[in-house]
Order: sequence, then structure tokens, then C-alpha cells
Amino acid sequence: MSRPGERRRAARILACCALLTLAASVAVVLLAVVEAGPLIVLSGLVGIVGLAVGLWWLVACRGALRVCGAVLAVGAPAGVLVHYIGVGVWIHALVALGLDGVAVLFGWGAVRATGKAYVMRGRAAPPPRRPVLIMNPKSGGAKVGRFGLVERAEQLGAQVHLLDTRAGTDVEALARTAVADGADLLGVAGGDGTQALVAAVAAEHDLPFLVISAGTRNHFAMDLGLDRADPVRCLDALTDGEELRVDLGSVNGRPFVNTVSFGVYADIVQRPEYRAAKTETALGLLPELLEEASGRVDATAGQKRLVGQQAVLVSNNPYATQDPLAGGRRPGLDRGKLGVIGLRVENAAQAADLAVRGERAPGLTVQTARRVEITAGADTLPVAVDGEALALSPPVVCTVRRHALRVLVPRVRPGSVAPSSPLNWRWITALALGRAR
Ligand SMILES: Nc1ncnc2c1ncn2[C@@H]1O[C@H](COP(=O)(O)OP(=O)(O)OP(=O)(O)O)[C@@H](O)[C@H]1O
Repeated sequence: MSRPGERRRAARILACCALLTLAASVAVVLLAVVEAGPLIVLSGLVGIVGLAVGLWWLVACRGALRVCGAVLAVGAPAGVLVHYIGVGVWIHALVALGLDGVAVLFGWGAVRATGKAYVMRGRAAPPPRRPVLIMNPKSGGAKVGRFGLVERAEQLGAQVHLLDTRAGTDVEALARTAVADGADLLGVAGGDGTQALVAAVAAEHDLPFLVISAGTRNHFAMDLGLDRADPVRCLDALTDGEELRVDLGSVNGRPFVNTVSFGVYADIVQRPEYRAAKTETALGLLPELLEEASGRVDATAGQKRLVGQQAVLVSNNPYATQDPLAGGRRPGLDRGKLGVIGLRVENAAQAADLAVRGERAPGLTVQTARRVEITAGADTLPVAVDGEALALSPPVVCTVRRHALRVLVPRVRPGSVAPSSPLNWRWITALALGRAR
């Protein structure tokens, strides 16, 4: 489907389907209200509030209140379900939820058909002649060995350096030596922290950088649209690649590709016991960390001041926070902006407010900025940079360098591209009526 006329027609059909499905969902809810009375709407709302309050008590309190929180967090949604079963509308609820999901899918289909979905555009790039790849044999549960990455990379003409995980390797120095020896591409098979360090050296020398999804989380690879299930596919870039220009973050001069966290999360990941027992460690520390004034940070994001935040997340390009289909993803890595999410929740009422009103609640700030400065009362601040635990001296300044990094990616990438902004139903309606520009 390449011609504009055909695309427009397809977009209009999909927009009509989205609106019809949404209307069907509303009709099902109205039918349920007619059959069972308006109390079911109130019941749903009470369920959401109960869940939020329960979760707050679970994470922020200890002892009996924590137990009550766990019971409430499970009991509130279960209570709603029992109520809906009792009055015979649970099928309505399920069908309405399902229809909402389908409506959103049609909506995004319409957006994509118009070509309005944000896509990072690659440009043709010649294959590298002297690629050097740094591989971490331990990352991602030994993916380098399991997927035979060394052998495959060497078959494709790359020189491979394995990290010495016993002694520890200075990856930055290794990358600099490779450049001095004539590498015309640097690449990493490993975690995002290692990716960032080598990416910065590549950016400094204006060399292309190759990301191989051999880490545990591979968030950078995910938002580049790379295959996270099979890291071998990332090596296709060496023979059939294209180049993306993406942004590189910097926190007090140290590079980052994904996120920098301040506040409770950064504090928790500093603890040595965290790696082995994530949930237990978090639950053990959260009540004090959420309460303590000393752990709070202030942030200045562009013109906006965020005071006394329990957690601040700064990301290399903003996350699609409102998209149900794109949650936890960045639609583009090339917009020259930092995403900023600040959280300040003092009590159960504010947690409930957050659950009901989302981004409109005062406890949550979501915005973008080109520079973010974090200050705190303490001399050193725990900071998680791409998941790595560090301690930095405040003020901590995060900036982003637009298009600083050339990333060589396979021309054919299976990773889907996340939509760029929340679905705009007014625009979808205009599209369905043939009035959208
Ligand atoms: N520069 C290095 N030199 C030697 N060993 C390293 C180095 N960096 C990491 N390692 C070792 O490799 C292990 C895994 O590394 P890393 O945390 O980067 O990968 P990962 O946990 O799979 O990725 P991520 O959690 O970022 O997705 C570390 O626990 C450490 O033992």
C-alpha cells in the first residue's frame, strides 16, 4: 500500500472501525448500567481507589498496615469482580475492556496508515571494513556463548574483544585503543551500561556504533527496534545495514543511552543485596525511603521546578507514558530532548488521586527538557545510570546531545516502532469523517 490515495482510504476505514468499536464499548457499558444500575460505575471506581490505597500501604508501611494493604490490593479488584458477577455484568465488563483494546489497535492502525506515526529514518551506510566488537561473556545470562556471537561476528569479518569478567576490563580504554588501531566501527554485545561507555567513544570519533542485544534488559536495543530475542540478528547490520542518528545523554559528563534515576530507586539499586533479592530488598527499604526527607531531591527541568521528589527519572528522549500499547518505550531517540518523570506521593489519598487522575494528579510530573539539574541536601547522591549504581556529587546535571551517535542497525528490523503520542480521538473522528488534514 504505497499510493497516498490508497493509504488515505485505508486510514479512513481503520478510523471508522476504531470509532465503531469504541461506540460498541460505550454501548456495552450503558447496557450494563441499564441492567444493573449506576452502582456498578461507583463500584469500579471504588475498586481502583482500593487497589491504589492497598498498594501504597503495601510499599510504604510495615506490620499490620502492610498486611491490610496486601489484602486490599487483592481484595478491591476481586470485590469488584464478585459484585459484577453478582449483578450479572462481568461479561459486559470483559467485553467492554476487550472492545477498548481493539479500538485502540484500530486507532493506531489508522495513524500508521496516514504515515503520521513517528519513525526514525535510517540512511544508507556502507558496510564497515574494520569493525571491532566488545563482548561481555557474562551479560544476559551468557548470551554471547549461547548464541555463538563470537564465531558469527568473526565469520563476518569483525575483530572481537571479550571482557575479562574476573579482573574487570576498562571498556572505554579498550574502545579507544581499537580506534587508535584503525577500527571503523565500534560495537558492544552486553548490558546498556557498557553500551553507553563505548557509544560515547564512537560518538567522540564520529564512528558508527553497533548494538547487539546480548544484555538482560536491552532497553536501548528495544527502542532502536532491534531483535531482542535473537542477538545474532543484530549482526546483520554488518552486511546489510543502515545508519540512524540518535541522541546521547550525559550525566555530569558520563554518557547514558537510556535513563538516569534519582531518589528511592537509585537508593535501592545501590544495595549489594538488591541483585540477588530485588523484591525483598525493595519492600524492606521502601517505608523509610519514602518517608525520609533526606533522600528527596529537587529538580529543575527547563523552566519547571520540582520540589521534594521521592523519585525522578530522566531519560534520553521521553517515554510514551500515556500509550497503553507503547508503555515503557521511547518512540524516537533522535528528538534532542530529555524525558522527565517526577513522583511525590505522601499518603494513601495521594496514591488514590494518582490512580484515578494519572498525569493530571499533582503527585506526578511528566515533561521534557534539554537540561535537568538535580539538587539535594546530601553531599553525595545515589544515582542509577542505565541501571548501574553510582554516587555523584550534587548538583547533578543531565543534558542531551542531539544526533551525537551514529548507530548502524540492520535494514530489516523486527522490533515494532512505538507510536509517537497518545491517541487523539478528535483527530481519529475527523479522519473517519474525511475532514482530517
Ligand atoms: N567492564 C567490565 N569488565 C568485566 N566484567 C564486567 C564489566 N562490566 C560488566 N561485567 C560483568 O558482567 C556482568 C553483567 O554485566 P551487565 O550488568 O553489563 O549485563 P546485564 O546485567 O546482562 O545487562 P543489563 O542488566 O544492563 O541489561 C556484571 O555483573 C559483571 O560481573
